[in-house]
Amino acid sequence: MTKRNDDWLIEQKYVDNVKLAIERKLDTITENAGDLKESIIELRRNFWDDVTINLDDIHEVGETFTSIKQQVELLSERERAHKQSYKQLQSLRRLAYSPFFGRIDFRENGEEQAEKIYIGLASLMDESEDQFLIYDWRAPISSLYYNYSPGPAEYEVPNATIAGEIELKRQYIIKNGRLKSMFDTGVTIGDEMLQEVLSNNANTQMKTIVATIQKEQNQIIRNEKSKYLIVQGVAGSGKTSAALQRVAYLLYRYRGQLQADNMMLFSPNFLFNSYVATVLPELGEENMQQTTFQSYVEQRLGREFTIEDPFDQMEYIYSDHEASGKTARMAAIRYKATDEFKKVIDAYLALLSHQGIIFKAITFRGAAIFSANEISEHFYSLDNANSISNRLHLTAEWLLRELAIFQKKEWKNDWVKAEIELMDKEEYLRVFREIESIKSEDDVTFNDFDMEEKLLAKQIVKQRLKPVKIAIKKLFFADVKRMYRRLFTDDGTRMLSRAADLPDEWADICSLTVEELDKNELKHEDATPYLYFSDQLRGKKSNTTIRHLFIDEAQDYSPFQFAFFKQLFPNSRMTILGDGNQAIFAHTMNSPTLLSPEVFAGVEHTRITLKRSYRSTRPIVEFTKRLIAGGEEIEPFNRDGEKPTLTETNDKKQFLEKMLLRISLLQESGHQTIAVICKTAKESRIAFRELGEQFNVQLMDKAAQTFSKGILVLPAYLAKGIEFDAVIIYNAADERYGQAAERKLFYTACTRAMHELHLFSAGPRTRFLDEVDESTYHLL
Ligand SMILES: Nc1ncnc2c1ncn2[C@@H]1O[C@H](COP(=O)(O)OP(=O)(O)OP(=O)(O)O)[C@@H](O)[C@H]1O
Repeated sequence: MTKRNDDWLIEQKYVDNVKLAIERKLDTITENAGDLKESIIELRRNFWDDVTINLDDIHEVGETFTSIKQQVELLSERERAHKQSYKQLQSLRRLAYSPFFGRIDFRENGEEQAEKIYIGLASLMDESEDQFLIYDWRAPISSLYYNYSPGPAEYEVPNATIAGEIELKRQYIIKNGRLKSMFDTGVTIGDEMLQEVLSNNANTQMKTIVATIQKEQNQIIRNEKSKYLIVQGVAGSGKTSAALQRVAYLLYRYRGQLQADNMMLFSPNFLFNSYVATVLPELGEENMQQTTFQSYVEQRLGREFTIEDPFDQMEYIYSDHEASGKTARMAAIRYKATDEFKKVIDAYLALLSHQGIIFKAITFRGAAIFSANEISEHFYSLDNANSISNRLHLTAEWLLRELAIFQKKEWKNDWVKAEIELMDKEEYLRVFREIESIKSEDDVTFNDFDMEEKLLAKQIVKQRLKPVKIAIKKLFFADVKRMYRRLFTDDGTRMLSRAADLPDEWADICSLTVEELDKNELKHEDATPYLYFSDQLRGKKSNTTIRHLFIDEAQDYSPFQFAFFKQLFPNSRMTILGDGNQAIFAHTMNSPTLLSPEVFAGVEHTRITLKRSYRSTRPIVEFTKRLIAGGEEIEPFNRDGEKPTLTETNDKKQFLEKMLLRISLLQESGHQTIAVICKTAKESRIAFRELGEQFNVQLMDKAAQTFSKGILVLPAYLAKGIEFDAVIIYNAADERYGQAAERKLFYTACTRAMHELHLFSAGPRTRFLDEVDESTYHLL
C-alpha cells in the first residue's frame, strides 16, 4: 500500500472517530433537549397552578407578583437552554456531514512533537472534554492555516505571539461523512481545492468560503484594529464573501459582547439581500440586520415626499433620449453628492443660526395661536451659542407652556359648549369615562352639574388640542421643506453668495430642484442632503446600537453619504467594500466615492486591495479585464473554460435565432443559472417578450426579492453583486454601450459570468471592444 493510500485510510479513520464522538454528543443533547422541551411544555401548561395568587391586600399583591416573576424567569431560562441545545444540535449535524476541511501539523518552538490541528466549521471536544478533535475556523490557532504555507509560522493569542513550524498542511473535501478528496498543499491554500469549489455551478444563494479563504481575504476577516476598513477589490475577488465571513468571525471573537443585532449591512438591493442571506446561518450564526439605503430614506421621508429610487434614477440616466433638462439633472446628481455641497449646506445652516429660519404659524380652528413671527422672535431671543436644534427644542417647551395657558382660556368659549351639545352618545360616554378616571385619580368627588360640565369642556379642549401639542413636540413649526427649497431660489443664492462657492451650473440646478420639490417629489440625489439638513436643524438622529456597519458596493455611495453615515452611526466601526470599476451611478462617474482615498485623508483607516478574481474562468477574466482602464492589474484565478463569444449581426431575425440557439446549448451543457443581462428595465421587458415565446423565462425587476434557477432576464444594475453560470449580454451594440459613462455598466454586466459569457450585438459592436484583443474571444 502506498503512503498516500495509508494516509487516506488514516484520515478516513479520523473522520469515523470524529463522527462517533459527534453521534454520542448528538444522543446526549437530543435526550437533554427532549427533557427540556417536556419541562417547558409542563411549565407552560401548569403556569397558573404553580403561582400563588392573592390580591387581598397590598402585601399579598407584592407576593403574587414575585411568584409570577419567578415562574416567568424559570420558564425563560429553560427556553434559553432549549434554544442553546437546538443550536448545538444544528452545529453538530453540520459537523457530522463534513467534520473538517483542513489540517495543519504545528510544532511550537521548544516542543518535540507537532500537534495535529483539524479545522472545521465549529469546535468539537473529545468525550473527556480535554482535547480538541476539531478547532473552529475562527480560533486563533486556525489563522495559521489561512496565513502560512509549511515552514515557520506564528499566531496571536491575547497578549502573546506563539511561534513554531508548520510541518504539514492538508485540505479535505468530506461529504456525508466520507472523505472525497484530500490535498497536501505547499502554497497558502491549494489551487486544487479552489479549482474544485469554483468549477461547481452557481447557486441562487451565496456559499460560504471558509475552507478556502485566501491570505489577503483573511486579513479582512480578522481585522480588529481599524475603525474604518476599506477594501478595494476587483470584480469577483471575494469582497462580499470576506464581509460575511468577517461577521461570523466577529460574532465568535466577541461572543457575549456583540450580537448579530449590533451589526448592519447596507446592500444594493433586496435581491442581493436574499442572495447573501443563507451564508451566516450556514456558518451557524444569526444574520445581521440587512437594509438598503433606499429603505432607510423611505422610512424617514416616505410620508412627506414621493421619493425616487436609485433604479429609476438609473433608468433615466441610461435612457436613450436626450430628455430636455438631462444636462442640468446630471450636473445636479453629481454636485449634490459632493463634499462641496455639504459645505454649502453647512454654510446655510450657519446663516440660519442667526436669521432666516422659516417658521410655520401654529393654528387651531382656522386661526393662528402663535404667529410665525412670534415664534421666530422667541427663537432668535435665545442665546445663539446653543445649536439650532437645541433652540428649537427650547422653543417647543416655551410653546407648550403657552399652549397650556391658551387651553385654559378656551374652556369658556362658545365652540366648546356647542360641541358638548352636538356630541353623540358614544362620544359623550367616552369623554365622561375619561373624566371619571381623572376624578378617581384625583380622589375628587363632584356632584353638581356645573362642575360636571366644566370638566367636560376641559376634556374636549384637551382632546382637540392634542394634535397641536404633538406637532409642537415634533418641531413641525420649523418648516424644513421650505428652507431646503429656499436654498435653490434667488433668496437662498443671495444668502449664500458670500458664504459658499457655488458651481457654474447652479442656476440650472436650482430651477430643476424647485420644480421637483413643488411637485412634492424628492429625487434620489436630494435624499441624503435633505436628511442631513433636516437632522442638523431638528437634532441628529443616531443609532447607537450598531457597532459594526458593513457597506457593500461602496462605489455607489458618495462622500456626502459617508458624512451622513458617520453621524448616524457614531459608535460604529465600518467595513467598506467595493470596486471603483463598477461605479455605475451617475454621481460616481468621474467623481469621488466612498472608496476614494481623498475621502479618508486625515482619518485613520486601513485599506486593503484585492486583485485576484475568483468568480470567472481565466478566459473570461482575460477578456473583461481589457474593458476597463487599469484592468491589466487584475489577476485571474487559473481556471479553464471557453473563451467568450461575440455574435454580431444586422439581421434582427438572425440575432434572435442565434440567441435562442445559444440558450438551448447552455441548458444542454447543464448550466443552471443563465442570465440575460440587459442595459435597462425597459430593454429587459423587450428581451423577456422575445425569449419568453420559446423558453420559460423569469423577468427580474427592482422589486424582485429572490430568484430561482433557470433563465433570468434582468437589467445590469440589478445583477450587481450576483453571479450566474452563464451570462448573455442581450445587446452589446455601440448604440447601447457607446458613452463613456456606460463602460463600467458594461464591465459590471460581463463580470457576472462564472463559466460562460456570450455577447450579442444587433448592429456594430460597442466601441469598448475596440481595445480588446480579438484573440480573447470568438467572433461568431
Ligand atoms: N477564497 C475563496 N474560496 C472559494 N470561493 C471564493 C473565494 N473567494 C471568492 N470566492 C468565490 O468567488 C465568487 C465571487 O465572490 P464575491 O461575490 O464575494 O466577490 P465580490 O468581490 O463581492 O464580487 P463583485 O464585486 O464582482 O460583486 C463567489 O462565487 C465566491 O464564492
